[in-house]
Amino acid sequence: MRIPLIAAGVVLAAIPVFWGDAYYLNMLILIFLLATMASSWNIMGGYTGYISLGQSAFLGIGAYTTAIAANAWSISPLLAAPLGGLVAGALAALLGLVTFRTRGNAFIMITFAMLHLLGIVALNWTSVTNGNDGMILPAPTWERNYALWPFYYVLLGLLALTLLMSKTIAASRFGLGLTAIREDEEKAAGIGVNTSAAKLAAFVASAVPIGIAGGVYGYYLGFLDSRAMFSIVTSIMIVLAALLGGTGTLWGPVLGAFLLEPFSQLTNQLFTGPAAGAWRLIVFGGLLLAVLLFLPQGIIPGVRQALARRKSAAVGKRLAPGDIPAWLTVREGARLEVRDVRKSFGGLTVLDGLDLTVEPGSITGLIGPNGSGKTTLFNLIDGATKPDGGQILLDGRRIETADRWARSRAGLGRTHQITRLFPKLSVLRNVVAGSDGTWAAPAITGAQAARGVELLELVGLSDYRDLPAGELSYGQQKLVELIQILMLQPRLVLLDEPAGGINPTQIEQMGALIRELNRTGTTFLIVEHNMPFVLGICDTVHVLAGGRRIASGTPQEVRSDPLVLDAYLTGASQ
Ligand SMILES: Nc1ncnc2c1ncn2[C@@H]1O[C@H](COP(=O)(O)OP(=O)(O)OP(=O)(O)O)[C@@H](O)[C@H]1O
Repeated sequence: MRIPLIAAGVVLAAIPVFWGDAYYLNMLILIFLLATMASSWNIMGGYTGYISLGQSAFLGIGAYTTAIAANAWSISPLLAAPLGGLVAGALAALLGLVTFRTRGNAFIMITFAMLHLLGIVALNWTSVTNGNDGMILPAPTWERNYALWPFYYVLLGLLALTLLMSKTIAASRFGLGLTAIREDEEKAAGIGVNTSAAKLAAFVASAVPIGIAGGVYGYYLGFLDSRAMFSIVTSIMIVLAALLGGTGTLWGPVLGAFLLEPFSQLTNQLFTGPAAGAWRLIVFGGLLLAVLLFLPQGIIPGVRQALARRKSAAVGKRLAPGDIPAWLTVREGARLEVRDVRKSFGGLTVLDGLDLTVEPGSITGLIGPNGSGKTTLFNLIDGATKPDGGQILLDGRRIETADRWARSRAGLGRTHQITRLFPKLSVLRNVVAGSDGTWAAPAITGAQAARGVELLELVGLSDYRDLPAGELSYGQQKLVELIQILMLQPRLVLLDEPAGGINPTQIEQMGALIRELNRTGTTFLIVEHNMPFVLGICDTVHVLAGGRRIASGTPQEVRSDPLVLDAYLTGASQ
């Protein structure tokens, strides 16, 4: 990849010198601009899965900031452009704080509204922006013959830096966290990814290069018109370029920009007069729909998929739990206390003043008839849902209002009744997605990844490390979800039906793994309907019914408790 890249760089750098046709230089300048914007958008829209329809607002903000600063301080707009990037980044941070409570369509609408709102502000804040009359930037001071060169090289350099940033993010644990958010945000938080901070950083990273580009673009135009600078068509083109080439890939947005910009120039020539803007909106809006419907993956992922030889489905491999790695040894398992916890859904009371304790170093079972609130309790403990009342304490510290990722970082791990992996990410990426380490650390190389591979070897799945997790068998996915949370070295693991839906050999393997991990210190709380499994593995069992704990004791005690037999076991055997 390196040689073609250097060759492309040399060719692009040589174009103004050897082939200075102004029409094509202008075209390339606009392609670099669109590619920079689409690559920046891709960090938020592609990696993180948050589609912003207002990204061109950062272009406008960058352009106006640059123009105001250049005029006020009589400096070159090229020097002022980084300030445009800073202001765009600050605005993104502010907006992120407000908008990240929303997702999907609501996020799209809010970013669209932001664009519209900023356009109105730019138009009406005449004392600063000159409103309808627009703003004039200082004229370039260099030789007319080379008028386009600085814009060409600055935007080419900015594109190269944006791609470098995008590549660095994709290869880092930060980028891995972003793709985990895209696949399943709740789950990402559940394995310790600080989703709020990651999304905020991604939004800022996706705004700064566009802000700088806005400053350069404003200088290139020489004149700022608020309607053009805060245009929805530009936002649509940004999204379209990324989608066309392939979102979430490094080169997709660049390819999209190279295809789309010439087409955009063509429409500029075709549509003139007062209705030109409306026609362009119709054409690009229609194109966006067409790409979403007929080429949702984009060109690069589509070609990659066609070229990839389909690997045969992973077949089951015998789990061989050997020695648990020394780094997983827990000095002291965690203690969990649930005090007077209450939870209702509408009129349905699911937990009605529940008290229970999970002793450190124990394997504690939680059983009860269907619908007795076991999964709801797990959701309250790991922070997926908030209780209506009561307290949850981990090692004596109240956690019932803590952020989900913070609970995970405090030593709490949880698997789900229906396995929740990031199906499109590789098995190894799934395993290391929540591991400890700085954002800058590499995603799938380095110490954490080595630990991930070690755990995959432990459960006999290292051959499948590069396969999308969604292609594993259900039992294998359950094992991957368990080792995924082990990466955080949890001191308390909540397992929701670990033996559900998997074959007897895998149940045996799962049991062996739980016992081994418990022997090295980890506390377990297990919800399970498979009675021989749960009664065979647990030292203490709590029984829920009617929103309360009706019994607790050793498996033998619980098995012969008339209340339990009445509420659960007899019911289950009918
Ligand atoms: N988000 C929700 N909204 C409304 N009702 C809910 C919600 N989550 C759970 N419930 C209801 O709460 C009750 C308890 O559900 P929960 O899944 O906690 O039970 P469970 O003991 O885990 O059941 P199972 O053994 O079948 O998995 C059920 O009646 C369920 O329909």
